[in-house]
Amino acid sequence: MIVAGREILKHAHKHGYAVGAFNVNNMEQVKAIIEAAEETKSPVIIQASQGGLKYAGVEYIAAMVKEAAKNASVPVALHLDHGTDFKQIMMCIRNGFTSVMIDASHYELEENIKKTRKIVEMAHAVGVSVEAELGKIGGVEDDISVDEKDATFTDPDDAEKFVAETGVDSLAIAVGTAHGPYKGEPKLDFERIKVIKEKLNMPLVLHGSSGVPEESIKEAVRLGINKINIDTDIRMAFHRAVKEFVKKNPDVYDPRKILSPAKEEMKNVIADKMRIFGSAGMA
Ligand SMILES: O=C(COP(=O)(O)O)N(O)CCCOP(=O)(O)O
Ligand SMILES: [Zn+2]
Repeated sequence: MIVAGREILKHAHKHGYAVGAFNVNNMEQVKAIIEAAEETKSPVIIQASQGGLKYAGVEYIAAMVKEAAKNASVPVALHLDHGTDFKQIMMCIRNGFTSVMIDASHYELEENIKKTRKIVEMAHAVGVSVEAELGKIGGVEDDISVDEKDATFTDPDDAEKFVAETGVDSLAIAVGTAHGPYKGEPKLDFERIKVIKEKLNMPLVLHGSSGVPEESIKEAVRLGINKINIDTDIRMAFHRAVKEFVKKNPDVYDPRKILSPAKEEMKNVIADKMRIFGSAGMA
């Protein structure tokens, strides 16, 4: 069943585990996520970035995810990832998204607070949860690009002020991860996660989590991360499976035959993440 994002994240915060937030752009990704969640009995957040909505259309993404959630035996939230455009955020809420991110992290603190507070007031009025970001998460993906040197870690005191003045339901923090594939091994600032969690005592979000070593993910969850964003690892699973299938079956042109193994490969990757995050069995 489809639920508000805060319902899923409050449970994760209370019980000390993390929920995977997986990006979708097409039907196969939606199916892979729901099947993995059912298989591992895990709550799950299905999310689309503005780039994903541009590609598929907000109505298509909402319809696919709501249909999948309607028949699922686990709680599912539908989330806008990295919302920066007011109209886009409103269109998502109008289409039944149960959670939205307002990413105003490129602005100075006061401007970020102002923009975030406006979305919180409107989203909360209709029961939709809000995630915001403080500090700059590095890396490059379609719609996001923050040069590594501009990536700035979240300041715990700023975070306390930010949450008190905005009322957000969850906060994405910059602690050493970056979007997209890593060149070297990412080093997370665990002490910073610990201090922010102690100060805020609320659900915290880790972006740029693909490619982070399992032990680092588990330590981040132990210290208080409750939502973990994964996109690149699913893209790579899709790419691996399609490449292998087409190599072995160069003359097969039926999308059903080409995409089925890709859906399976994505499902297996996602189910493994759910076990590592500790959400397996929590639904
Ligand atoms: O944190 C993540 C994913 O991180 P990852 O790259 O480590 O999977 N995200 O918010 C996904 C961002 C996807 O944006 P776009 O569709 O514009 O490329
Ligand atoms: Zn992100």
